[in-house]
Amino acid sequence: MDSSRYSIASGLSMGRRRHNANQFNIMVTGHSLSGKSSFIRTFQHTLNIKNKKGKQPEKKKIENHLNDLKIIDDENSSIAISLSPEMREELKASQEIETFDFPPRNIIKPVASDVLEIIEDGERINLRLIDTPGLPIPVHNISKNASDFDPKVVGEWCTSILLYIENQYEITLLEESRVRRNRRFPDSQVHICLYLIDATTASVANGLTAIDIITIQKLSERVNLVPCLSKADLMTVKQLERIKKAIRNDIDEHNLPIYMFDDDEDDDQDIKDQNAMFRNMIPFVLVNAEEVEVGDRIGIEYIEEDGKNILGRQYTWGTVDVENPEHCDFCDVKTFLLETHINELKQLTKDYYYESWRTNKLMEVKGAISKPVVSSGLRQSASIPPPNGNISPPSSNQNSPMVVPNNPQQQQPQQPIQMQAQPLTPQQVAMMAATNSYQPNQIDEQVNIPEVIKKPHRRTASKADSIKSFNSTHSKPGAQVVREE
Ligand SMILES: Nc1nc2c(ncn2[C@@H]2O[C@H](COP(=O)(O)OP(=O)(O)OP(=O)(O)O)[C@@H](O)[C@H]2O)c(=O)[nH]1
Repeated sequence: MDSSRYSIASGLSMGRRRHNANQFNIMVTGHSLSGKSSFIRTFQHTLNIKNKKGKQPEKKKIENHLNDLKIIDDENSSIAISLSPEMREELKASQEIETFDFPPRNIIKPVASDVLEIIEDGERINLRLIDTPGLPIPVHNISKNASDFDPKVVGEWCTSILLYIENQYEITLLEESRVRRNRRFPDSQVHICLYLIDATTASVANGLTAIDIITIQKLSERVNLVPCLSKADLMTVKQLERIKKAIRNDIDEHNLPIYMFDDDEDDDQDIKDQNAMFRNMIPFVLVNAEEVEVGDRIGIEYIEEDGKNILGRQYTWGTVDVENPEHCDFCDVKTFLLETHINELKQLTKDYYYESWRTNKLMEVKGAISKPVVSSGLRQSASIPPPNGNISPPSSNQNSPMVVPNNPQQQQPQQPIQMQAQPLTPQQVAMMAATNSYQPNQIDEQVNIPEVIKKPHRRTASKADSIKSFNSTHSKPGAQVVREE
């Protein structure tokens, strides 16, 4: 690739975050028909791929690891319903847990791509790009008022994405609980989720729709999430500026805990500048390359212009060049994903999102032990809306949307198992830790919180402040097109 096409960010100092990048998993999700698959194909075209055909994901061979383990495995994703030997021992094969019905089966599974072996800037990365089904946003209800969207559809969609993410944590937990761990066990956790918002939809809604607010809130509890504005070529510069500002206001107003490119205390000025630049670009503006159908496959065709091959989209009045930083933020997204922030994203996933999930999970199990309740069998994960559940409309400054059942009469069986101590949400634990107000003794009588969560977490401590510090000035005017004279 022409070196001049690298984004500004790639030229900055980035020594701190460049070690041990090996397996990296990117999920692309968001609005239906927002260009998720096109983004993945465009992205792949800009990579230096070593295994052109893609390496097939390893078939899981863990069915017989524990007697109480059920695996639903298909070629794209693995779902582990597991109890570690320790949990199992403590539970003494409790009947309630035998009937543990997680996850629900009637959900769509995200489509995981092959593992790509790539070399980016001298680093070898095993990259998995995970495509997902689109979030159906009804065209007649593109608004901020969440009164009449179909909560069942949104609930199921959210559930399916969260299940994929949490299943990867289950798989990690299972591996960690083995007596002899496989040091080469592939890391399947989702390290980053790009949430694509269709620019036209955002323009009509003047920012995020009610559905976006709910789904971003839910997904951000479990994964680093970065919002992106897709199909930006359909907008004028002024429209883009207006939409970006509106989305940033919505993120601020609803306190959406997205990934904010926070600084470390020991970051040098270059890295702080770079973080500030990325922060000011949120939501990232994307345009994908135009695609052609070749037989039963979809491919990307380069546009020839001035003797150069361009990945882009051609119009009667000019060409949008995907890799031109003046046209869209594609190169900057690629830079932070594969160069500058790869290790930080992996670290946060492991130290914060996985640990928070694991803590909740252990507290659920401990709670079940300390006060077993004979339920009707359905046991719902605290963070996942029921598959046929309803989701309450978002309101300003609420931390998390409430999940309420469709039919109040069904409320009783849908309730999570009662516990002596209500499990804290990851946000609560992290915020308490950050403000040193966390008192392990409050709940440790019943539950042992893993050590890592007790420590103050720098990211969550500054997250809310960072969102508040959004300013409306952007470093770039957004996507512009090249007008041919
Ligand atoms: N104008 C424009 N159209 C795009 C862009 N990216 C994709 N498209 C078109 O949008 C349509 C949907 O693209 P997909 O990549 O299939 O979208 P998707 O989000 O994967 O779709 P679902 O998975 O069905 O939700 C196709 O006709 C693409 O050619 C873009 O950047 N600009």
